[in-house]
Amino acid sequence: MMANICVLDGYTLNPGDLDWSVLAPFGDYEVYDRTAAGELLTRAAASSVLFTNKTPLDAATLAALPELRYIGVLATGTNVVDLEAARRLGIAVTNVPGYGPDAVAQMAFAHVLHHTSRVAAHHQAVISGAWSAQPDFCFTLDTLESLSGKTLGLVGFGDIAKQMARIGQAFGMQLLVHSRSRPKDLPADAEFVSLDTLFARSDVLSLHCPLTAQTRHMVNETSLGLMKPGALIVNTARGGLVDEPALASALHQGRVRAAVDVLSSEPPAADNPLLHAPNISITPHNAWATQKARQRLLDIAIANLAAFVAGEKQNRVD
Ligand SMILES: NC(=O)C1=CN([C@@H]2O[C@H](COP(=O)(O)OP(=O)(O)OC[C@H]3O[C@@H](n4cnc5c(N)ncnc54)[C@H](O)[C@@H]3O)[C@@H](O)[C@H]2O)C=CC1
Ligand SMILES: O=C(O)C(=O)CO
Repeated sequence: MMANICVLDGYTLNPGDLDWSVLAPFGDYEVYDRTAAGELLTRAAASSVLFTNKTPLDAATLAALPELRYIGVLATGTNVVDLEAARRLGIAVTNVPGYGPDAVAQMAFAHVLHHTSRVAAHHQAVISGAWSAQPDFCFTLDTLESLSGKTLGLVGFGDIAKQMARIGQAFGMQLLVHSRSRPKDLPADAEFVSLDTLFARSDVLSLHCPLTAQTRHMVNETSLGLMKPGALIVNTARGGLVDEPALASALHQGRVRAAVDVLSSEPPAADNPLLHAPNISITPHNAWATQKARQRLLDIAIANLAAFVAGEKQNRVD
């Protein structure tokens, strides 16, 4: 099959250290670093194969692209595509699961340690002269916290949550899990609980489920009200899982702490309330972006397309 292939927003996957020519065996291809809404229909008009990472493909856009047969989402999360509309229009959609759960869980724990071990804050104090001015051989800015014995609550129990569980257990944390249904492979010493119980009992609550109509704003005024004082909410999943004004208000009141790699709109508006809240650490949606994980993502995306061309189904989400 000679496909006319268009990559709408290739830059974040491949800022220059991967090779797009792996698309060549499938047909003519064009790779755009990014595509604005107003440019999309012109660029994709003749394409039968589209790749998107975070460029939205809603029902109206899909209906306006009659040549389109296949959408490859260059990510695990598929919330940028209207899957129902794709199904209706007979457009195949694939995602890329499991390309970098180690990278995402590593970043989630980097955030956890940022709050509990305070490396950056102490480094800053030391280079500002605070250690040299001390009477003792050591000092701490405020209480340091052991992860051992704390409770790690996981929402979802897919690839990333499983890696979180392994790391959490290595730190000596107790595990609570809430997912759509009880996972068959729950570790023997993990407890499967309701969402309310997870919010109420977790010291560190980490979100690892997709953004759907059911999960949108699962962190809200009510669920935040269930949390222990000082509990840490970690979100490396999707910004839309969190009611951001409600979380900002809880942060300003000193009720909880937060660590996020994702926001409801990316890049965020300058007045996003979480950008100006205390007790939060924020990274710019780059938990996935180690070189190794990006290479695996591209490899799996190409294997997905090869399967489609061969008439097989691999990682189909439509
Ligand atoms: N920040 C980043 O760089 C990255 C973010 N992500 C996000 O993380 C999410 C999770 O990734 P993976 O673990 O690889 O996905 P996965 O598909 O392996 O696991 C998702 C889990 O969520 C559960 N789930 C689905 N609906 C639920 C609901 N309503 N309530 C509770 N649990 C529910 C599923 O049963 C499954 O256990 C992705 O959907 C994506 O949005 C993924 C990769 C990188
Ligand atoms: O894989 C994902 O879902 C990501 O968010 C990275 O783009």
